Amino acid sequence: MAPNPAHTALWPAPHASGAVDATVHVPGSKSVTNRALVLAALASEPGWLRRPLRSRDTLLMAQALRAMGVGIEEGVGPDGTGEFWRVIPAVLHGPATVDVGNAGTVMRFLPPVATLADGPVHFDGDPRSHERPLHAVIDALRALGARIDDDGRGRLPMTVHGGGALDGGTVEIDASASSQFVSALLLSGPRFNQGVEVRHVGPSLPSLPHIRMTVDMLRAAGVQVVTPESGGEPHVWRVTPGALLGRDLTIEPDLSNAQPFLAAALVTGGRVVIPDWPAHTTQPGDRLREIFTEMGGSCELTEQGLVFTGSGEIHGIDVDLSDVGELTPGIAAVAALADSPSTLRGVAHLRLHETDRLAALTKEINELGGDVTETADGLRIRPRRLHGGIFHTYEDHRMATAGAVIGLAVEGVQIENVATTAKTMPEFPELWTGMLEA
Ligand SMILES: O=C(O)C1=C[C@@H](OP(=O)(O)O)[C@@H](O)[C@H](O)C1
Ligand SMILES: C=C(OP(=O)(O)O)C(=O)O
Repeated sequence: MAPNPAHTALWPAPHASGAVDATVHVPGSKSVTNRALVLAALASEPGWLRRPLRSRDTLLMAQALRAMGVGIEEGVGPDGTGEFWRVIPAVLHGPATVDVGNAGTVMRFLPPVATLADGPVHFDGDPRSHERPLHAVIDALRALGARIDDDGRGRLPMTVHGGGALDGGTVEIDASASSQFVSALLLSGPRFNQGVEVRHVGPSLPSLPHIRMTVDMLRAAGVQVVTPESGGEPHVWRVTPGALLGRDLTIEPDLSNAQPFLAAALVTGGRVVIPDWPAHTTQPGDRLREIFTEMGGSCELTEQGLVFTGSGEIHGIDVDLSDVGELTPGIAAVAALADSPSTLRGVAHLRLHETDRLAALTKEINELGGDVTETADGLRIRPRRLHGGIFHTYEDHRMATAGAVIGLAVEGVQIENVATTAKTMPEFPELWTGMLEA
């Protein structure tokens, strides 16, 4: 097959001629938008998502829910309230086909929803989706009463033969490969006849803030959830069966997608303001305030938003990123430009993300002259003088934004397939050049 020309196109990453000074309006959170869509689709009354993220991952989620019968109307609200989606729940049905693309949230969150549909729901996606683990969700759903045909490896493609309802109950899973396995079962749990109790039995559990996000959003929809933090047993989450309320929810900006812009302030010794940064959030990107401060910046939450200022110095860091793994590519990019070495730990599961991110970051930074080594659970980065060259992105949006950060400081970096940022931030190239021209 001929390569897709968009995938081999090269984008000259802009080099910063001085300190950036810009306000960047970051689009809505992928993780919040896709949870909100699922919860609204399962609710007993219509709901609203305001300022939803419109990107490949969220449009695939909306398209899949529509295929199972859910109504999703799009519109623009009055003055300044931005776009909205009105979600009208329906009795879910097959036959339906779900294209998951390479969206972990779609491939993990929707099979439990499909068990509630009446009829077969077929799941498939990008070649990489065939490699990303799904076995824990498939095995759990089978244990809870579902009928699923897969290829025997516990991966896509597969068909969920929805029976219109699922027994539910207690299930043990190993979620060490992805927190999304837990979130997936909890999100549909209130609609299972007996609810669900998920008992994680694996050696580690990444991305805990994302599980808290799931729990918070379930509670906001009126669902009772017992968690390890709220009097439950360690590593056990219990969701009581019951109706979900329709909500009117304004989606927060995606703080993980704010990362490259904050990094730009750090790398150029400039200043970037991100409006609407939430004062309280479960988004892992909020940890950037602390991590990028340790790496040399400073920040303040003001009425204008988060004001992040670089000092002109960039320091290395030794940090456990297991809670916030999706921040790793952007932190690695900054670390490669720092004045001292860094060790990024706790992120072995990144080998199962959009691409093997540990291998990809090591190879691409080293090809620009860097000195990165993979460890069992992360990266060791010793800064060196970098030079220009092609930064390959492996259809990973966060590789593309990480390459752009390096390009600010290193002349002649070309990003392959910058369009891959459409997974979560289609407007990235325009926002990036806009930031530099401000
Ligand atoms: O639930 C979510 O919205 C996510 C959970 C995390 O997945 P893993 O636990 O697989 O890292 C994160 O990396 C991903 O970007 C989004
Ligand atoms: C890991 C990520 O995505 P996904 O939701 O596809 O797992 C990510 O966005 O960094």
